[in-house]
Amino acid sequence: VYQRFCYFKNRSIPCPPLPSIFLGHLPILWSVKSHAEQLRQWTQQYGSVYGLFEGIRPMYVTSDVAFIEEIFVKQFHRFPIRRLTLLNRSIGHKLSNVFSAGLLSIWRRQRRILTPTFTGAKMRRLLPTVDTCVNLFMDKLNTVPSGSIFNIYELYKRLTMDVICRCAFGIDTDVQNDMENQNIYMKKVAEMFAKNHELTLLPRMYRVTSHTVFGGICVLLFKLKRLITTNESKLQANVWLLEHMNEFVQQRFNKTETHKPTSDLLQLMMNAVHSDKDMLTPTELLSNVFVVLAAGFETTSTALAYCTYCLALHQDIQEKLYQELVEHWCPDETNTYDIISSKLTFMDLFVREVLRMYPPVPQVVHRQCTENTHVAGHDIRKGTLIQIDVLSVHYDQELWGPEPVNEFHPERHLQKRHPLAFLPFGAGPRTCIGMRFALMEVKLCLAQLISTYRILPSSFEDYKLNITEQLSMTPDSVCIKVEKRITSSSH
Ligand code: HEM
Repeated sequence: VYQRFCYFKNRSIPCPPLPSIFLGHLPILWSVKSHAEQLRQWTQQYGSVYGLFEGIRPMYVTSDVAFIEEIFVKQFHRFPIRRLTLLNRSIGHKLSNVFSAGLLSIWRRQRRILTPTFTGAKMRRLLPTVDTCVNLFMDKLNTVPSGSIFNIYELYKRLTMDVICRCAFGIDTDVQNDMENQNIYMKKVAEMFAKNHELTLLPRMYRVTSHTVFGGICVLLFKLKRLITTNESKLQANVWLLEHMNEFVQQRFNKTETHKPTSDLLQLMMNAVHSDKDMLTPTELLSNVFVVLAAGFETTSTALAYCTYCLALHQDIQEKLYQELVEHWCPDETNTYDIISSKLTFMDLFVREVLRMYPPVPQVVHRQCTENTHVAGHDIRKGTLIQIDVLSVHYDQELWGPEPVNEFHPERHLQKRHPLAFLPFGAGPRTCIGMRFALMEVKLCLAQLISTYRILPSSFEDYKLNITEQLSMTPDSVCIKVEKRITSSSH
């Protein structure tokens, strides 16, 4: 154990003082309000490459773009996986999905099969469905009395849930009208994000001991607990969802034999399953359906929430976006996808700047080493974790200057930057597969919102967000006022 704790010392890499011999630095990371902010603070103290311990397992934390490029791109084959959680290890490789796949061969096959589902052409086909949901969202907004303060983040959560349910599974959950959260899927997904199950006792024990025999014991205990939990409502939300998705996928398989196939992500995935000679097994398909639901919900609603906060805070930028929409936006046209992806250039800069300042899921950007190697002069052992300190990269003055990095300045994205300087969707071959989909949804919603309303802050003094981090970095609320714009067509 002592030798283990000398890992960074032997390599002359700085390391914050250890609070616990058994848990390593985890007690600090588990107790802080924001994991990402803590890493950033340590970076300011210890530099762009430093070490932490998860239990006795060494974890590099880096914000050095050359180091990141080496791991995420150039030596990807030696760092192809993320850390396996207790749930993922317990359900095993058979149920792994493109997000959790812990074997390079499984991930590569799944990613190859799923990639065609997310091309520009497929997004174009899904756009009308997203549009239907955005129109419902606009109807909801229309019922808010002019000038009253309300939390728009709540409406965004319903919108993104609606979008993901319709686009992924073709089901209308009526979730945008369900203000009491009666919808069971909404309830379970909200529960999944409200409580980070990875922070409950057994997953914590597993994280500390994952690469020792005790890790295996945690897996056994988890399976045992699952077996003796007969009460459905007591099931962890993610386990519940996974089991219920199964029924849903099964129904669709049966339906496809008798009905004309629908155009949604599930169908696109099912087509991919049928057409590929390597195939996704039905359980893998199920697991990927689940991951699309989980990955597409909170990330996108949070991105929209941060965008709205920035709109309220920067009235001049909002006006510029509005002028761009006056020039290019015509929501009734059939080429909406082309307008969104190529005409709304300032909107693109705006969204990028929001995601630079507020990356929704920085913790996810990490890799595990699967083969001893050298990276930028450091020798890295198999099993070691590499966590990217995304906030330090995004707020690095050298990478993002000359304008001060704490200022909101969309035009900074006009300048060519280091390819690894912008990481809200991760980097390299294992970058976010749903990026195109998320950006389409965010931009479509913002275009409708800004062209109809002026967004105002709840108060012009001290208008700040309270951000905390469980699985993602989320604001408690985004309180705004809206004022209908007077346009020639509204007279
Ligand atoms: C603004 C919204 C979103 C953000 C900020 C975001 C961010 C991320 C990040 C940081 C990663 C890890 C990448 C890496 O490790 O290099 C990731 C992976 C992933 N995301 Fe997203 N995401 C968003 C929306 C979506 C949506 C809408 C979907 C699905 C429809 C999705 C599906 C996935 C999947 C499947 C992976 C795993 C990819 C792999 O391991 O091959 N994401 N996302």
